[in-house]
Amino acid sequence: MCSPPGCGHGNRIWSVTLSPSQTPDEPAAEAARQLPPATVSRLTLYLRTLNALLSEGTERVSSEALAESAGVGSANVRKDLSYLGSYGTRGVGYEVAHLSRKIAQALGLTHEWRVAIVGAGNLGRALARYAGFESRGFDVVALLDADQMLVGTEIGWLRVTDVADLEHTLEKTRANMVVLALPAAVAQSVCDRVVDAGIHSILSFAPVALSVPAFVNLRKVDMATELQILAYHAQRLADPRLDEDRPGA
Ligand SMILES: NC(=O)c1ccc[n+]([C@@H]2O[C@H](COP(=O)([O-])OP(=O)(O)OC[C@H]3O[C@@H](n4cnc5c(N)ncnc54)[C@H](O)[C@@H]3O)[C@@H](O)[C@H]2O)c1
Repeated sequence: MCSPPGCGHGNRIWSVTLSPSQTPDEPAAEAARQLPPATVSRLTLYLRTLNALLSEGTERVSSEALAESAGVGSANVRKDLSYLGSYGTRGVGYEVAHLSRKIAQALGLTHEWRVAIVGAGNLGRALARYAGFESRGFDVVALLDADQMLVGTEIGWLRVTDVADLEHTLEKTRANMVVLALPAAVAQSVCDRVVDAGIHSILSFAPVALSVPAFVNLRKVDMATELQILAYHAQRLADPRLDEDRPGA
């Protein structure tokens, strides 16, 4: 079982969404629904810093110190935090514990996130063994696969369950997030079952465009695309003449 604060990263999924079971009992939580995506990303950075400060016993932090540790401008910090209704005190800064709680709440991290990984191949197994999710508020509760050679085997502290029992497993483990670590060819059909089972937060590694209803938050991780973007920038750094050849450059 995981404890709340930590940070996670963050299309629509990382605009902050409260789970249906969560009561938006504070104005900050309601306001957080409207956060710009860039703010959501930066909040995760602030939270990481704040948690480090908390563990050191630091009680207050200035917007400048927060900005420096997160690698952003201090004006950004003040603007981002004002969305949460936090306006530090001039000369005193922000109270670390309070701000950490507010950000965790805005990011939905005070909610218990229970993650099921579908696909226990190379990627799914590596993710299931990764110990860093729990400290960031994500509890991996199930690992599923279709391969009967894998079903029943233990990976880390999880036993692989049969994807034929997907709906039952999701219900039994009270999973509320699903990671798809599946071949592209089966990803959509499994994704449909996950959605029909009531899961509204899905992270997909499958190299295929998935369609989901508007109320579902779907986030795709595509490392190959990221590498291609990196290669593009590396090429331009290595040869500035490429930019000179560009029309209008
Ligand atoms: N986005 C990224 O950065 C990134 C990086 C690596 C891999 N991938 C993608 O992630 C996916 C998994 O990669 P991998 O290396 O783990 O592949 P893999 O072949 O090792 O594992 C895939 C697993 O899915 C299982 N599977 C197949 N059909 C299934 C179904 N209907 N239900 C449940 N399980 C099923 C297989 O039995 C297998 O264990 C692939 O689509 C791959 O292209 C993405």
